[in-house]
Amino acid sequence: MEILILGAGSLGSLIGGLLARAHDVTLVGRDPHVAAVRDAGLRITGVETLTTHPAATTDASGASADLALVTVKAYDTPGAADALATCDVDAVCSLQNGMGNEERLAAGLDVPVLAGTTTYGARLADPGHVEWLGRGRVTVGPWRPVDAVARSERVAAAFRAADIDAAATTDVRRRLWEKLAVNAAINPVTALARVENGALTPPGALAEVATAAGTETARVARADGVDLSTATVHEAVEDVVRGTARNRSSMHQDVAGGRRTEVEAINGYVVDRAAAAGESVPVNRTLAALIRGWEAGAGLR
Ligand SMILES: NC(=O)C1=CN([C@@H]2O[C@H](COP(=O)(O)OP(=O)(O)OC[C@H]3O[C@@H](n4cnc5c(N)ncnc54)[C@H](O)[C@@H]3O)[C@@H](O)[C@H]2O)C=CC1
Ligand SMILES: CC(C)(CO)C(=O)C(=O)O
Repeated sequence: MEILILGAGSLGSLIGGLLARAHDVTLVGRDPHVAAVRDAGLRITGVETLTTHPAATTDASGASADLALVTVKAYDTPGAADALATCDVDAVCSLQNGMGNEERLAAGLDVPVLAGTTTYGARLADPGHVEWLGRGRVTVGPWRPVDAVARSERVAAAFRAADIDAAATTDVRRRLWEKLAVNAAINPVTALARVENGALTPPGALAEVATAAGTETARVARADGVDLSTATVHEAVEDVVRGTARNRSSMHQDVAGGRRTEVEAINGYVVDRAAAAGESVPVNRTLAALIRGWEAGAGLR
């Protein structure tokens, strides 16, 4: 299969580098990382140590592929959609966190759109070198009924052919909302408190704030027509807090690094959907305001 990775940063480089074991992969990213990969290949360390040799470019225009995986930060999805509009791809699949990415891709492209979640962990350590922080799973499904379940099966099979644990699902929206609830609960609380994920282990005030944000998100999901129980969200948050206890969430890493966060696609999305549904989400509203205030103070918005 010919696969384009649109956004070869941390996650895209890891997934693309692993997929290159079984497929024709082209990383689309930025220099100096792209130049380093072109020069010496992509070095993967951590869970496994290997070097693979995907193609790499800073310009996707005119590229053709069976599948494009979108792995840019949520705020860069419009630019990624514009770049993909110049390409000839048979399907697009987002592996991003946050919500709204699939809508933006579907609005800008006339190809089937798949949605994916992943619990793989990655960090771009140096140009040409990505750290594989944690083995996980990829779940993919059709974003709209027209996007065809069979295609999701083919994409999941392509991941498995490269020894990536992957499965197709028909309820990807519920899975996206469940991941959103986990991110809405963990990311802003750990970023603002500057703590590792494990600091949200109950009992404690931080755990209570995270739980409240997750509870609100589950309620908004149900108002959006998604069958997501509060108990399921609480269990998912506790599982992730336990399983990634020593990790810093991506939002914590962004704040610590002085970088823009994905708050608009996470807590901001919950606030927006709540307003549309007439639901009150004071904890998500407060967390979003605090992160936005930090971004504004840092000159990032
Ligand atoms: N890093 C991780 O372990 C995980 C990340 N995610 C999600 O995956 C997404 C990506 O996250 P990361 O890889 O950590 O971010 P990142 O910032 O490391 O990588 C994104 C890359 O895309 C590039 N980019 C942006 N627009 C582009 C364009 N138009 N053309 C080419 N390159 C472009 C950026 O320069 C950057 O290098 C986010 O939504 C994140 O929440 C989800 C699970 C795990
Ligand atoms: C699941 C979690 C919270 C793990 O850190 C994550 O996805 C992130 O950091 O964005």
